[in-house]
Amino acid sequence: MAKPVSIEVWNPNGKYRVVSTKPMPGTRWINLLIEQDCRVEICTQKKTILSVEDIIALIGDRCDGVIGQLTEDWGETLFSALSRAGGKAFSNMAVGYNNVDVNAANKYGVAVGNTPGVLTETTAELAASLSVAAARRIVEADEFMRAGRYDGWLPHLFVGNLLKGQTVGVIGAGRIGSAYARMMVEGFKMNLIYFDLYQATRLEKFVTAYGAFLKANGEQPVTWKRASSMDEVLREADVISLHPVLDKTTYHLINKERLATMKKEAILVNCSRGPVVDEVALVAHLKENPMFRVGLDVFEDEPFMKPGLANMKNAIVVPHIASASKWTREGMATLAALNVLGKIKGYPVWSDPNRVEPFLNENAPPPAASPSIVNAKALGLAVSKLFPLSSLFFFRYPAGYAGRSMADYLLLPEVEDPPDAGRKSPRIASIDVFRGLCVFVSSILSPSLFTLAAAMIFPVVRHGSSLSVGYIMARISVSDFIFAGNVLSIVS
Ligand SMILES: NC(=O)c1ccc[n+]([C@@H]2O[C@H](COP(=O)([O-])OP(=O)(O)OC[C@H]3O[C@@H](n4cnc5c(N)ncnc54)[C@H](O)[C@@H]3O)[C@@H](O)[C@H]2O)c1
Ligand SMILES: O=C(O)[C@H](O)CO
Repeated sequence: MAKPVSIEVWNPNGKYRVVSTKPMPGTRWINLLIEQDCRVEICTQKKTILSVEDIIALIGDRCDGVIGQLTEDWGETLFSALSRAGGKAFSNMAVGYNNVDVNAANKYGVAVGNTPGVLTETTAELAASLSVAAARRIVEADEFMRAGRYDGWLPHLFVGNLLKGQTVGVIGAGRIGSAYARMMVEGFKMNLIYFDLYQATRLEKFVTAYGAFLKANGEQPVTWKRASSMDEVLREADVISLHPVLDKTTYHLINKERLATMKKEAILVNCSRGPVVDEVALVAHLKENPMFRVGLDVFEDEPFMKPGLANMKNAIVVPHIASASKWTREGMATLAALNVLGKIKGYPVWSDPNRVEPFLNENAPPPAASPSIVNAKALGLAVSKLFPLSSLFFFRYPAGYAGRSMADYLLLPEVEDPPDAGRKSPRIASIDVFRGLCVFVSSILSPSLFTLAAAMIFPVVRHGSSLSVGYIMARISVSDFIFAGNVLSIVS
């Protein structure tokens, strides 16, 4: 019999019992659950990593859903315990879910949620920080200063690497890898080489456009290359950042042999998962190559480091804090709670886990959907087919060349647009009337007539009445095919 664990209870008379294995940042997630008749129980045990037994005790005899952490081992034992207690929903408060046995969850019909998108920029920022800190030896210099060893400026004191003009290598150019690449390319004018199983088209377009912008301003343009193998990235890049998921294919992706192919003065950053790097081999490599540097946020045997790593001057180590910004952590808590709530309430699964902004708007109720359920397909869960109206306002398109969608005109900042696609002089060279017509037709067929009205009216409002309907249609981007896709999926 597992020993009891200490808990804090909110809304004791709530109909649905939701357990969180940790206190999580913010209160919005608690309020959202309470408003929907949930009794929320938060484990307050003073123990960083809960054991399987602790969690079984938390689940108890009746539990509708659990919000868990990446430090916990969610396998057969916990999913069967949750299922016995009547629970059908679990969410990690993390985007990575390598701690979850999804097959076991499938076996017990438990939906598994994760929290993509909300930590993309925050995590990329830490990877960028580690890259710069390693290149400019910031941590070593800080220690030197605090030790009272600074006795005057010297030509050779803490000389590091200039990033400008060097090559940044990204392995795993998904959400975070692409955001990191953009930061390094735009911020430090580095050239990009990346390896991913899929083409990062949007990223490529970004670098192309930025290169053109630099060239037009008389500067050396940046370039990009999609490598055909990971080894090509390792051989060519000066700074390499790892951003793949952790699975069988990425375990010990960086090993002794691969380290040996990297430049002697290269920088390696890991903000993905510890086991992506063979840490024993890494320590040996750091010892043999004092000019090789690493920035690590994650470790193979977290929370422990392999022997010798802590003593290496050429390693910067931080305790898995890449997603640790207030906005992100509160957003992760919200998404995790809404994943669980959505399943309990029988809501569909959100159609695009890369576009979770509508769930994070504190001034509006979240859509009635689970933001991201990784085994939705395996469980045959319904996916929200129609864009709820609110999503239109948040929906961003990879536009910038063929034009922008009305959603861009309405609310969205120019965060991810190619730098040469300013609002005042949009490039509409690649006008595609057929695509525009698709949107037109889908808008008419769609119950959301608002789409059409907004597409017609708002650009005019923003840009003056001289715009013709044809011009507006042309400016609606290729991604608006999604609308047509929606209509087709409804009809079929
Ligand atoms: N350190 C942290 O605090 C922190 C924070 C957020 C995410 N993460 C980790 O980062 C990972 C990536 O997050 P994301 O949101 O960018 O996910 P993502 O799914 O958008 O990106 C992962 C990318 O890795 C690629 N990939 C998969 N296998 C590969 C392989 N064998 N070789 C090369 N590329 C491969 C995928 O194609 C995908 O593009 C998460 O799974 C998580 O483990 C860590
Ligand atoms: O996978 C994740 O979300 C991170 O590791 C949390 O910081």
